[in-house]
Amino acid sequence: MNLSILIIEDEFLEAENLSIILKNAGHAVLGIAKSVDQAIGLINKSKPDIVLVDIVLKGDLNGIHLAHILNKKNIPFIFLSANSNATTLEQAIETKPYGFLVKPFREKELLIALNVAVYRYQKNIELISRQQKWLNGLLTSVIKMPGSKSDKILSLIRALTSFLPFDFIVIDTKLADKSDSVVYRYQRTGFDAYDKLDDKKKQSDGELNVADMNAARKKCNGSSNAHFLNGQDFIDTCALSPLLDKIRKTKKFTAVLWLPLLFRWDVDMGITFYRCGGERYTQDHLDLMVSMQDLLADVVDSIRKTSEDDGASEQFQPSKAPNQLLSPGIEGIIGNSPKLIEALDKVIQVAPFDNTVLILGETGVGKEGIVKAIHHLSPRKGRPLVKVNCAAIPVNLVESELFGHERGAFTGATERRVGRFEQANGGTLFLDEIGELPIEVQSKLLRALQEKEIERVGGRATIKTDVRIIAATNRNLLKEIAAGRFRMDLYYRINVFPIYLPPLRERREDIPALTEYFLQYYGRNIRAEAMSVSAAALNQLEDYSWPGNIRELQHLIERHVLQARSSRIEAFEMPDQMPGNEFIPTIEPEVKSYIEMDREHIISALKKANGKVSGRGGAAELLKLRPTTLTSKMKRLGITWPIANA
Ligand SMILES: Nc1ncnc2c1ncn2[C@@H]1O[C@H](COP(=O)(O)OP(=O)(O)OP(=O)(O)O)[C@@H](O)[C@H]1O
Repeated sequence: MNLSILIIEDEFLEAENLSIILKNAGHAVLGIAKSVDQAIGLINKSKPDIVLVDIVLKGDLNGIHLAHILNKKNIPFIFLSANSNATTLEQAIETKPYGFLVKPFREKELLIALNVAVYRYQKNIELISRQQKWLNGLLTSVIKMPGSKSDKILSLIRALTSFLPFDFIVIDTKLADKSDSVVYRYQRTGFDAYDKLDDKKKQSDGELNVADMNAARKKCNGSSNAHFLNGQDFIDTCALSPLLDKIRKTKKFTAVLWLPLLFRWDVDMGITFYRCGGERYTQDHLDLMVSMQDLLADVVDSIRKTSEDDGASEQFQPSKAPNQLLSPGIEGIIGNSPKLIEALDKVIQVAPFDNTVLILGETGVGKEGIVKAIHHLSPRKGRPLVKVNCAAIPVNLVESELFGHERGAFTGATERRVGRFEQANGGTLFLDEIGELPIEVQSKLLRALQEKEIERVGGRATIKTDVRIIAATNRNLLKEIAAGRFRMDLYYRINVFPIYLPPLRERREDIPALTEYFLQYYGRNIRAEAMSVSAAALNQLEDYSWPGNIRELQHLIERHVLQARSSRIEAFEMPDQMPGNEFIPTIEPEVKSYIEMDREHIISALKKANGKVSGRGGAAELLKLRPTTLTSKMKRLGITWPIANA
């Protein structure tokens, strides 16, 4: 694919070098800008397919400022950086770059990063457009649905929840200070549970009442344009008004997204979304909501016109067993912690579409349950869900397991065998423990994902496949890449939509509900009686670190139900606390691993050059770097002689 690329780099030689590499690879270089101002000028002349941005630039504005502008213009970018300052890197990651290269990088790495960034960008655009269509359908059905005001509001809130994270939502059916202005406020209290805040009641969490909330909201939403504020920006804006500041602190709000709605010029309406921690609002969230502005205005107007339902419940709460989730397909996933809810929201967002999903998390956190939920909530639910445990298949058989083999393909292949890809045709293929897949098979898997076709081992014919891939791993794949055990291009192909499931020790709020669930389950199945636990026993469970996560909790309860002398467990026999099998999620701190990779790359060049930095055959020559650049880089990365010679 030939791309039009813009380079933002203030080091002349580095920029020229990049330009030559890109042109040699068949890409068009639209220009080289040394500053953010120059970059904006060039972007306004012609829109590039992708921008390579150095983070540190001469002048007041740096690459991170430019990244925010590129996000608004919907132009993908890759950061190039030699700067390992933690704060800068954190800010850079928050702009959601499509790639990150730490200088010096190899030509091949640059070209792969470009390829992957464009692929991810296209997939993102596809997902957003599918989500728009889907949301459009949901909102249209809210307008058409019969029922009360509360039913309509619940349906609207449910539809929005799947696409935009929020902990608190305010729907204004009239913004102007008119007497019949009606405002609906709901606090999200669970995956599918919302509490309505009553206009007449004082709030239980302080002296804040609805009038306070209204006054503050008007200040916060001052602008008539849709916008969002996260983190420090949100704190700074709230600090301008003592009331706003108090509300932010009392309600623990961390971000806001405001969407004004205009309807036939005479009614001003709006929706405000608030977050209390968790994921931040992004330009993608705002773009999606803005694209729905007109339709949302129709929905809110239809709510305004629907008659009030007297005595309607103030809570939208699933009526099943406590903490049992209502959504079909998600049943059986127990818990109400914000971190689990965030993961489940992602499931709902991605399930209906064919996107590849990567599920990350320690062993026993419930990754397989998430895979099943995605499959059952997708249009492929009537088709097979085929699981391959990449860690459990002997290395020499993985290829034939995945792609099948022809008769006589190898010793022992006495029959033709259909592989998992073909078995999953029309359905979902779950590649569990993908981090364990032998590197030789990874390139074949990559091809199968890219071309959507496979070849059986020993066969010549290519076979078209139609499978949705969901992969899971409890390994840190970036570490695997750094160690040369996992292909970077495959990682980016599967890491299009990551879902991170946090370990149980980070969502201890879920322990009572999980305990109750397993007690009921094993009580019924093993002893045919209802089981319970004492408060002290529950405390034991809440205090433990759970290195084996939910699986470990499940097994512990099963064992105690089996051994219990009565229907009440007074105390658990707990395992000794062991250091956890710490899993570093591979979604956010990618940069650190790039730095690690970079470090290893330099060390391996130094080893190859027998520790020689400059001159013929030296590491600088191998890395195509100036010796002075290499030495300063080594200093920054903390590479010293003994390590280099190790
Ligand atoms: N939220 C939950 N509610 C109820 N049961 C759960 C939940 N999460 C996990 N479990 C149970 O815990 C056990 C382990 O879950 P699962 O096999 O999905 O974990 P995993 O992350 O895929 O582990 P591994 O990486 O070892 O394959 C299963 O029996 C599953 O039913």
